[in-house]
Amino acid sequence: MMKLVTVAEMRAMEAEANARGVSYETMMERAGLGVARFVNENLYVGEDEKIAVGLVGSGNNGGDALVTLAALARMGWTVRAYLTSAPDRSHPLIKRLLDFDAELVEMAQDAEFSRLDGWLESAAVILDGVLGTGIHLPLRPETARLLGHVAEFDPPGTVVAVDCPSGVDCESGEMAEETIPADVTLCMDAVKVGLMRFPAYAAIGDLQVIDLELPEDLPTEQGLRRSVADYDMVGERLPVRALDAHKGSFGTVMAAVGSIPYTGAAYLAGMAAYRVGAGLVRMAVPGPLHAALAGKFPEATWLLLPHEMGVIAAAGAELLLKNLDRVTALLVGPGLGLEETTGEFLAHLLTGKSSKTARHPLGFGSAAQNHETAEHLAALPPLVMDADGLRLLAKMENWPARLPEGCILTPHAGEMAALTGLSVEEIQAERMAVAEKYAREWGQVVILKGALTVVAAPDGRVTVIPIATPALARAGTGDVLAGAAAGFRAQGLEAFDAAVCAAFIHGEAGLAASRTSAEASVVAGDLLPLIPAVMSLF
Ligand SMILES: NC(=O)C1=CN([C@@H]2O[C@H](COP(=O)(O)OP(=O)(O)OC[C@H]3O[C@@H](n4cnc5c(N)ncnc54)[C@H](O)[C@@H]3O)[C@@H](O)[C@H]2O)[C@@H](O)CC1
Ligand SMILES: [K+]
Repeated sequence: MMKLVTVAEMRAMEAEANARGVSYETMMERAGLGVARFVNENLYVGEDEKIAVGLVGSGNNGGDALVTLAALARMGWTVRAYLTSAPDRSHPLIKRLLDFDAELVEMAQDAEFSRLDGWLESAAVILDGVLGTGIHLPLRPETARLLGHVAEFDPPGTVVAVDCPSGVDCESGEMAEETIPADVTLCMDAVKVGLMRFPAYAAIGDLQVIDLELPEDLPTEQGLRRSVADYDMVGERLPVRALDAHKGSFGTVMAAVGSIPYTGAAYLAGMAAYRVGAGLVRMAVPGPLHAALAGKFPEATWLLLPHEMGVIAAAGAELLLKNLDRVTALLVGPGLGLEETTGEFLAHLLTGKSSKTARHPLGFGSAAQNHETAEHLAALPPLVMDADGLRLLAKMENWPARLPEGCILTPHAGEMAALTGLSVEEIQAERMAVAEKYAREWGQVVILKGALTVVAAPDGRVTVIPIATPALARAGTGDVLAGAAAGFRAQGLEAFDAAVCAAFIHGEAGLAASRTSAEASVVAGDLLPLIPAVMSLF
C-alpha cells in the first residue's frame, strides 16, 4: 500500500520527523540513495552504458537529484549534472559530486542546449529533479524552456522523475505543458494527491514510493486515511483458500440482474463473481434470460423471477427474499433497466413489503413499521448495488436510510450525480473528496468508477486505484466490476476490502487486455478470462 498525502501533510510529516531527530538532511540522503538504488537495481543497462544525467533545480528536489547522482557515481555510473542555476562549488552536495569527477553544466552557460543534447543522446537514465512539491505554476520562462526542450528532444534513456515530474502541481494535479513525461516516478515517502489527478497522472509513468524510514508514530501519519492500491495491498486482503475447502467455504452470490434488453450484463456480472473465487453463483433473472444464458453459463444455478416485458417484475421480490438462505452476498443492479415494476421490486426487497400491502412503500411509515423494516434490512445478506439498481434507488425518498449496513455502491460519475444531485463535472473535478464525503454520509462503501477509480469507506479510508485505460471505457465493464465486488464480499471480505480487491483486479485485467490486443478492440467479456491471470500474480 502506498500512502497518499497532501503537500501540507507531507511537510508536516517531515517537520515532525525532523523534530524527532530525523533531520531534513538525513531525509534528503535517504531520498537520493533510494532513487539511486532503484535505478541501479531496476533499470538494466550494460556496464559501459551506465550514464545518468540529472536535471537539477535549485530547491530540495534538486538536492535529492544531487544526492542520487553522487550515490550512482559510487555505484560505478558516469554522472552528469545539468543545473538550472549557478553551482555553489562549496556546497557539500556539489563538492561530493566534484570528488567523483562528475561533469557539471549550468543552463545559463549552454544557451542552445548543445551540451545538454549531447548528454541526453547518450544517457541511459535522465533524472528529472528540477521541481518538486515547492512549485507554484506557471513555470518561469527559463524553466519552461528547459523542460520543454527535453520533452521535445524525447531522450532515448529512461526518464526518472524525482518525487514528481517537474512542472506538475502535486496538490491540484495541474501540469505545465512543458512537463517531461516520466517513465517512472519515484515518490518520496508517499504519493502526493496531485499525482492521482488529471492531467498530472498522464505524465507519471510507473509509480513507486521510496521509503524515507520516517518514525511510524508521527501524529500526521497516524491520521492518514488515504492510500494508493498496489499488489501488496490487495494481496494482503485476498481471501485465504484452505486446502480442505468446499464450495460452501467461498460463499454464495445471488445476482438479481439482467433484463431482455441487457441480457449480457447478467452473464458478465455473474461470471466475474465466479472468476474472483465465489463458491456458487445463483442468477436471479427474468425467466426468458435462462434460455439465452444457460448454455453459455453452465456453472450458474438459476432462480427464474416473474417478469413484465422482459424486466424483473415487482412480484419477483417475494420469491427472491424466500431464496436468500445461504446467500453471503446479494448483487442488485446490472442490466435491470429502469421500469417502474423493477423499482417496486427493489423497494419490496429493501422493505420486505410489497407496494400493495405497505402503506408508505417509498416514504416514512410508523415507528412500528420502521422497526420492522430495520429488522428486515438487518437480515439481508451484504448488498452490492450497481448501475440501474442505483438509479432506481436514487428515485426513492430518503434512500440512504433504506439500505442495510455494509453495502457496496458502485456508481460511475453519472450514477453518482443521480445519487447526490451534483453535476458530473462537479464530481469529476473532486473525485476523491466526493467519494470520501458521501461514503461517510451514507455510511456505505462507495466505488466511484472511472479513470482512477476511488474506493471510500464510511470510516474515512480512501484508496485510489492507480489505473486509467480507455480499454475499460466500454459497455459492460462495470458489470464485471460489480460481479467481482459481490464475489469477494460473498467470500467474507469486509465491504471496503472487497471493493478494493475488485476494483484493482478489474483494472489490472483491463490493462492486461490492452497489452494483448488493440485497446480499441477490448470488450468487457475479454476481462473475464484475464481475471484468473491477474489473480495468479498475487
Ligand atoms: N522538505 C524536505 O525536507 C524533503 C524534501 N524532499 C524533496 O524536496 C522537494 C521539495 O523541495 P522544495 O520545497 O525546496 O521545493 P522544490 O525543490 O520543489 O522547488 C523549489 C524551487 O523551485 C523554484 N520554483 C518554484 N516555482 C517555480 C516556477 N513556477 N517556475 C520555476 N521555478 C520555480 C523555487 O524558486 C525553488 O528554487 C520535494 O519534492 C522532495 O523532492 C526530500 O528531499 C525529502 C525531504
Ligand atoms: K521532479
